[in-house]
Amino acid sequence: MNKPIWIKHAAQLATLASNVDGPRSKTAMSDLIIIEDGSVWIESGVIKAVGTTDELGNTYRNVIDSAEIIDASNSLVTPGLVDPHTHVVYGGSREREFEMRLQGSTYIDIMNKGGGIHATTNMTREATEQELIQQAIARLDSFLEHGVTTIEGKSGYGLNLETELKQLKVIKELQQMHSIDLVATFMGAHAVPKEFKGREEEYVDHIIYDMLPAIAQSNLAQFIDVFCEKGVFTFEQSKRIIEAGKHYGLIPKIHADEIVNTKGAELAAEVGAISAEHLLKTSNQGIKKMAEAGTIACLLPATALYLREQSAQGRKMIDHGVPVAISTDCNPGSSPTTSMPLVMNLACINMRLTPAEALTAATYNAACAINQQHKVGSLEAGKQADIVLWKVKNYQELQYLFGVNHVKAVWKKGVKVVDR
Ligand SMILES: N=CN[C@@H](CCC(=O)O)C(=O)O
Ligand SMILES: [Zn+2]
Repeated sequence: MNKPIWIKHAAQLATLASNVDGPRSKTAMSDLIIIEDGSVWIESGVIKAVGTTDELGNTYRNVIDSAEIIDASNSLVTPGLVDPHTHVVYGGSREREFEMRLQGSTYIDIMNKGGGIHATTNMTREATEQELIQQAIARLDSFLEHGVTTIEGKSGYGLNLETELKQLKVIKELQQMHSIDLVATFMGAHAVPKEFKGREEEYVDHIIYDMLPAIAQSNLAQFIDVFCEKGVFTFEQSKRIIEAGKHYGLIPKIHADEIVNTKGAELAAEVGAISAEHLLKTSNQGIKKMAEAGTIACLLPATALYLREQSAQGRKMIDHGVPVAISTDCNPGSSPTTSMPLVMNLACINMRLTPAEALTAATYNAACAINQQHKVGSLEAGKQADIVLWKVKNYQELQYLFGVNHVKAVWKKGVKVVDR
């Protein structure tokens, strides 16, 4: 059996401990439940106790000699970060489109001309499972280096049953091969594939009647997501797909109001989605509906930055009672980053979240957005020992010294997986 681990003398141990089951909203997002001179006792990959160094020193005094001791003096300790929205499994890359957008093309122009999601779909269809795994592992390694220990991953670059299943199978294999935990989302409704051009309703039927039963039977996905957007899937089409997904036991998420307001936030609230994503163009009414329904706003400030768009109204959403989570949106087109620390910085700078709110949005609320809050997202007895030791002395400094990777060490299920 592995030795117990005692992390002690943390300048700040941000526990994010919660006595509520669901996501945090309003002022609860600011309360990190910090322990100064904090410490954590870990056994067999699980957190056994959290408290001050004195308290745990006393509790475990008879077995301290058997433990590996980590001195976290002058450092911040937090839960492992959680990224609740990624498109991490894909073939190829699209750096030429980055250049094109800087020269004036828009994201939707490029997509309508066969680039964007369609280009990645071609490259993902052509790639073997092994190639997809190799490319995704490099991204997962980078996530881990940036303090991320759990992520969501979507299909959606197959747009036919065979390749959608291939992507989901790769996600399952990555879960077995890599220290990062992954949860999977079926997103066959990411775009209408070129072979269905002009026959959009037929593709919607194909998703509902052919793909969904097979996806459900494969047991490879927990969530369903739809790109509800002008020129992609309409409000009505998105609703049909989501309702069908719910029928098969998948939990809905919606890419909503990213480029144009199509009442995606209202739809997310109406269908009981666990989260709505992007929300750059969401109206006050959409915010109100999400607050009433308790829909988590999964905001992606790196995507807004990369597309040179105004960020979502994170500040307003929190003030109006919407629980907010944040994510990289890691994908080859609109946000090819794996840096959740950068996303936290941008959440502060461009959406006016406070440093504490940004940390809640990247840990506990992010875990809620993928229904993993019972296992991860906070430092509490009984949870997985997914822990980050940062080279900063408090949570404000983590957001203040921006654009830098402050990770010093990461433990996943009690095993040190990063040491910098
Ligand atoms: N907006 C839709 N889907 C992705 C982008 C996918 C791509 O461009 O390949 C997103 O969430 O940003
Ligand atoms: Zn996305």
